[in-house]
Amino acid sequence: MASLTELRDQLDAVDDQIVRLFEKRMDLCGQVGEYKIQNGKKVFDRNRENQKLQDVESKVSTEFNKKGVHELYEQLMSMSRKLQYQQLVQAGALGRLPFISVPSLHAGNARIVFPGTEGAYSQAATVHYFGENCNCFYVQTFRDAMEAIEEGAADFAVLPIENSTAGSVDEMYDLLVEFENYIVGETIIPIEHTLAGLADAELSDIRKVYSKGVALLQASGFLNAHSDWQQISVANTAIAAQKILDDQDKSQAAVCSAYAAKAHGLKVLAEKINDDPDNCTRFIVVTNQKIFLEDAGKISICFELPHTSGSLYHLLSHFIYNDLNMTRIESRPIKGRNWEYRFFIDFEGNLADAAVKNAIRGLREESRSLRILGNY
Ligand SMILES: C=C(O[C@@H]1C=C(C(=O)O)C=C[C@H]1O)C(=O)O
Repeated sequence: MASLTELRDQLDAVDDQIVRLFEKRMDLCGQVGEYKIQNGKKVFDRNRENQKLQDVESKVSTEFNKKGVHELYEQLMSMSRKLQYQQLVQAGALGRLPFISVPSLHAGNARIVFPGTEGAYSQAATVHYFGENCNCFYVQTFRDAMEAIEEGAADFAVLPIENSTAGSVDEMYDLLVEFENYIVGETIIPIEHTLAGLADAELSDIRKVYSKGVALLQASGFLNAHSDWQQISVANTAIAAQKILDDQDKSQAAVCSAYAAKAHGLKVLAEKINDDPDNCTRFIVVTNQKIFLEDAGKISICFELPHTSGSLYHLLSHFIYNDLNMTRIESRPIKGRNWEYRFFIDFEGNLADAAVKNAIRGLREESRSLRILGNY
């Protein structure tokens, strides 16, 4: 039997040939890329790739090697596509960017909408982002706020997208797909809940607690210690505070901010009742124009994937190849198509960067229904 050194020498000789052939293959793919640019042909040719996979599989003997050569060729062809997307970007053959870059949001006279009512955390986020004197108003639901933007009743909406304890706000992801609105900013604010009741109520009077579902969850440690309290979910923490004031029933309390309690003349029965003292929520600023700030550094996109093994893995490779740092991935079921998902990805970059254009070009061709949700 040959020694390890001898075997490795033979491997080195085979690898030399593979590497040389790899370079030759990439060079040919580059020439195909030039041809495609000249003739306006798409980079990704799914039929040709499927034929190629069948062909190479038919040329090896064992099942193990069939799988291996399949995977190898998937990678090789994905690399050659990336080379061609790069060529397209370099040749300026990408078409016009559908987003316009702006130096500022011109928010001075803007009308800003937030969901909830006076004292909602969304209002705190609005003031945090646009300043104390901004011209803002509220509507009841997230959908109402998205509609106000789409119809032009407001210029910007401030909406919660993610909480550090409760995770994603699923409804917002679905609304971002449904509406033609775009994210242009984000802001994070601390979320500190209190238990608030009528001015003459005591903790011992409380029987029913109202709040938004996630706020009840965030204060579950405190609330569950009072197992006789009924927990009731309403649209918003500030709406819960409003209800306590309206009902004038001293056995009722709301989980809401100290600001909302004050705004509705309620008494704080317990402070800082959230389980996590660092509880905070990320809010997005949404508008109906396809704009992005010149210095924007984060991009949100979503796309659907064919229901085949490895499809997400292949799409994510566009981030790796273009040296783009992915910061978040989320998936939501696609309505009416059981067990199929839409993926939401946040990554660092600006729509004007070549690497970003490159990645988006590849993602657009290889996924379904790619949408750029915003650069902010
Ligand atoms: C090289 C080409 O571009 C792409 C890459 C392929 C490959 O690497 O073999 C095949 C089809 C295309 O998706 C081509 O069209 O031939």
